[in-house]
Amino acid sequence: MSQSNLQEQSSLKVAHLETIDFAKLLAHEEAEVSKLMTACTTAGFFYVDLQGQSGRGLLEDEDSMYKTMSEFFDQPLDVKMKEDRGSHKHGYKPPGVFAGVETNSRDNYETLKVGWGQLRRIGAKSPLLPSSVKQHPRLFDDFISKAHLVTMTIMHSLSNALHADPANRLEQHHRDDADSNTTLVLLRYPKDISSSCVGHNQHTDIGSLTLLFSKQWGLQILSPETQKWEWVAPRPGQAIINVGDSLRFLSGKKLASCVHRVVPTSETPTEHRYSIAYFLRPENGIQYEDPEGHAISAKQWHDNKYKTFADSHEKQATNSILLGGMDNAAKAGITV
Ligand SMILES: O=C(O)CCC(=O)C(=O)O
Ligand SMILES: [Fe+2]
Repeated sequence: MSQSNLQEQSSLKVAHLETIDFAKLLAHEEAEVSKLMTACTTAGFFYVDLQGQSGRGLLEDEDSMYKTMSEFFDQPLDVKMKEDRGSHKHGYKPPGVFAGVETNSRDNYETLKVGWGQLRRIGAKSPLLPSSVKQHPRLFDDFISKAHLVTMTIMHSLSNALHADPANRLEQHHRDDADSNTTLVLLRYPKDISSSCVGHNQHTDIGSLTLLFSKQWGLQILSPETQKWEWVAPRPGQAIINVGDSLRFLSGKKLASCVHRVVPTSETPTEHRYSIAYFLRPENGIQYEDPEGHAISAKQWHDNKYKTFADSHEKQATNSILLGGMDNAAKAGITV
């Protein structure tokens, strides 16, 4: 990003987002559930405070995960490429595979992915899982189970708030024994290495809920109120949660997903940026209506969206896949 662009970015506002206390949700406190519902029907982006007894373990694991991530990402590219599984659910992806944040740029982040189903059913010995998982089986197992508990607790609270009938509770679309694309993704944005690879392009998330950790700046949301970019401040003891396309579609578009992106900051030339995303996604076989009103399975939406991530900006602008229809929702003033 050019110097003038960086300056323009630094004048943007910091987003005011709700903070939901995970311990209060676990205790089914009604006031907290209604705060959660407000957050999910407006911005679709909020903080979850994990400092209580039930969330603290995840914060400790977060710190261990950053160590494991730097061990892995510090290796030479040819070593990391041995972990490329040609899959969006498992293994390594180098920078540059997807469109970047600036027009005609490619992305500037590398990822290491761990599929939830694979880890749960087969365990660390699965040949699809990266070798880091085999080296730290306990850490990955603990992190994923705790992240799953946090996201499924939110799904439970949202089903209550939506007064879903028993067969249509959100948990029924996220059953443990069904196939899904739920994945843990470890991301590193390398210190600026090339001007053609910049940040993480604007998008909405594919799945149901994203639980996101980062201690560094860079994340921005497109405010549904002002249609301006705002910074999402990293906060100690808290993670970010956002509603993805699938949950929005499953809720009959009552819940809002939110367009977001990652831009370079003044730290980018000298610091790698690390983030950890747990993508809770629905069962592959469920059907919902996409932004154009067509029936589509969750698996097909996932696959179409990943293809779109790789497209040029010009091609991305020709359909509603990248922004999950939220650009139209924003234009029409609809946030719920
Ligand atoms: O790295 C981040 O902070 C956000 C990443 C993100 O939005 C994604 O991977 O979907
Ligand atoms: Fe995202």
